[in-house]
Amino acid sequence: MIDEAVTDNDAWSVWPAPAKLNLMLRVVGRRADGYHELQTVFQFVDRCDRLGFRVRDDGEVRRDGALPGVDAEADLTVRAARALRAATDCSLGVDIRCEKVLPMGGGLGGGSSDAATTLVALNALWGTGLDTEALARLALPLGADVPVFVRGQAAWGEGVGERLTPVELPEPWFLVLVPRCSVSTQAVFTHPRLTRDSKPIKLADFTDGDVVNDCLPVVRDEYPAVADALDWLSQWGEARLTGTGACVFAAFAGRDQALAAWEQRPAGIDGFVARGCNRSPLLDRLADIDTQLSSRHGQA
Ligand SMILES: C[C@](O)(CO)[C@H](O)COP(=O)(O)OP(=O)(O)OC[C@H]1O[C@@H](n2ccc(N)nc2=O)[C@H](O)[C@@H]1O
Ligand SMILES: Nc1ncnc2c1ncn2[C@@H]1O[C@H](COP(=O)(O)OP(=O)(O)OP(=O)(O)O)[C@@H](O)[C@H]1O
Repeated sequence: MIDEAVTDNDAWSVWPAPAKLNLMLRVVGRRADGYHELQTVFQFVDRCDRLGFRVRDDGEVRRDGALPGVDAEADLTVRAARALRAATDCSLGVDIRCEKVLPMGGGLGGGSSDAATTLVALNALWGTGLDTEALARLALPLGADVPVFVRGQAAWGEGVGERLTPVELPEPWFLVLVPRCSVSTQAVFTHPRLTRDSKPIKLADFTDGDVVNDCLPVVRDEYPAVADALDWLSQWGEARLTGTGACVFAAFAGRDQALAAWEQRPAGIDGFVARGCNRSPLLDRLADIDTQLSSRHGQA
């Protein structure tokens, strides 16, 4: 968490970086480079990190404030800004603030979303003019989950998550529990007992109710806090793991029902209630900025 709150003003432009949920996840193969071929369904929720950007004239890319456990040079926002600068020969720089709301290592894709928001926001603020395809190409080397956040549409994902087909899904309310443990994505994908040869399914199988997450058995065995959260949540409906965890979630017909369940939580568990969104809040912010920029150009 940074010291100063991120607020929109003349100098700082503030953008959302939403979480994602994997509504199902099958591991259907392993590539020669060790990465795993997946089938997954991504949907966003309206719970977001908040990023602030202040354009600099001197070409420097700087993180403003600290992010515990993440050096500035390793920060995905800084790496994303540098990747965009290099790809476009842009001479501008930026100060970046991140107000962290999403837990790190929780399977909500917060770091990936921060990277995607940085690419999309700076492409607008720097005026580098890349289209979505070009931004998604820049996104993938930053992380397997970054392209879906750049595209900003709920999607059926294949490959390592880069082959994306937009989908329209119901948008329920979710209760998301955040067990107090961090799960390493790499540790799950290298676990000897991980199922790596699931039979591929079709989107229709998912909509008919096939919502298996192949990482679940391994994560349940290795992380008792995740198992406890799943067991408690199961009383309200189908309790699922997002990505490789640690977060788990269940869908509710309305906000009130999700909040009622949340109020009965056992002591010592974190979590939140959020709405599922097929369109990322990032795209709404981009539309606002595009309107502002075109009205400024219209006035000039
Ligand atoms: C599990 C998911 O969250 C599902 O959306 C993603 O596939 C993970 O995406 P991510 O966190 O952006 O993952 P990356 O940062 O690219 O990879 C972290 C590590 O997980 C392993 N990894 C990741 C994705 C994948 N399809 N196969 C893998 O084997 C690799 O060892 C990699 O070193
Ligand atoms: N801006 C950032 N925010 C969060 N994590 C970052 C950031 N930059 C780098 N990282 C690193 O990325 C790791 C993964 O963070 P992230 O929040 O995306 O995990 P996750 O929710 O488990 O994601 P996934 O579902 O993609 O596995 C963190 O543990 C951290 O070391």
